[in-house]
Amino acid sequence: MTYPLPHPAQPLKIGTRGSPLALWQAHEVRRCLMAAFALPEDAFEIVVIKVTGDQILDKPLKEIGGKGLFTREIEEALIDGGIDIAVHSMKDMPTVQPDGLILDCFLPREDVRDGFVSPTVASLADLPQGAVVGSSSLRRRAQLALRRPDLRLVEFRGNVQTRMRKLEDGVAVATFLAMAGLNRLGMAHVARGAIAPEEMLPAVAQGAIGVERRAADARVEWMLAAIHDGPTGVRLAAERGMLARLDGSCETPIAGLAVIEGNGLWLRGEILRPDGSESITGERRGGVADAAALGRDLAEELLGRAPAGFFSWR
Ligand SMILES: NCc1[nH]cc(CCC(=O)O)c1CC(=O)O
Repeated sequence: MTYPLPHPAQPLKIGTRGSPLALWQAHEVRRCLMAAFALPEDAFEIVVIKVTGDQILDKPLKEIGGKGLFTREIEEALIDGGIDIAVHSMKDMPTVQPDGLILDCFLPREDVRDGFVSPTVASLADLPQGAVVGSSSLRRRAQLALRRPDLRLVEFRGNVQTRMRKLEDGVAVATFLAMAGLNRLGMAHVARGAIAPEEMLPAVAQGAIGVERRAADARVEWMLAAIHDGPTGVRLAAERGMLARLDGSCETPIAGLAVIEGNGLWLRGEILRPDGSESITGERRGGVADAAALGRDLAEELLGRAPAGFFSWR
């Protein structure tokens, strides 16, 4: 089955947030579709949508609350037909989509690791006793507090430029940013180095771009199938299968990473108390065909090993 392709008079509308990274990702999806279907740039229109999470910058995310802080308005536009596809950082996506929407197209995954960013300190291990570190990520804060209880953590929000300025102003001596975002923006040099997953297990789906569509739009389904990366899909199925069973949200300190080894899948997971006083880790190996089940299975194990009261968010 083939369908009429978009053209300049009737462009395919690509919805995105307005941050530099989000815009880069939307342009990347356009580049992939242009290449797959030999289409000109103006067969696509990039539509920037304002989202709640980007408009409130003075509060920690967990205080603004609610799932889908960075996605709600974009998904509404997709349902209403104001846009035809929506581009997301998969790390920020809930495991369940609204009725009528499907999220099953992923571009090849970037570097999954966190980057260590500091104007003065060479690496995580070189942070002096009691150093002030900035992060607004509950996961990174909990992982740091666990390994380095001496460090002082301060909230750090905003885009890369804002965070770099805060470091220069001495608000903190170091912070963490996903290598994926830095690489995409050509800013890898601001990181002193990437942190091995053994030292800081990344967020579920870190480094992956997803494209969401209307379930009823068969033409878009057909077009997105041409740019979907299978291995990334399998890895995310395992990680997000775990996340779904853990009832995770962006308020939850959960880490997870699946890698493909030969024709198998290796999944690692970690759940933490938000104050970093305890962490439970586990791993599973299995076939790529049962990726989501592997994730759910690991989640069951972690849940079973968590003492009463571990889940402060429940
Ligand atoms: N929560 C914000 C967010 N969502 C995705 C990325 C980075 C890019 C990615 O992981 O794909 C970031 C910023 C960061 O953690 O440094």
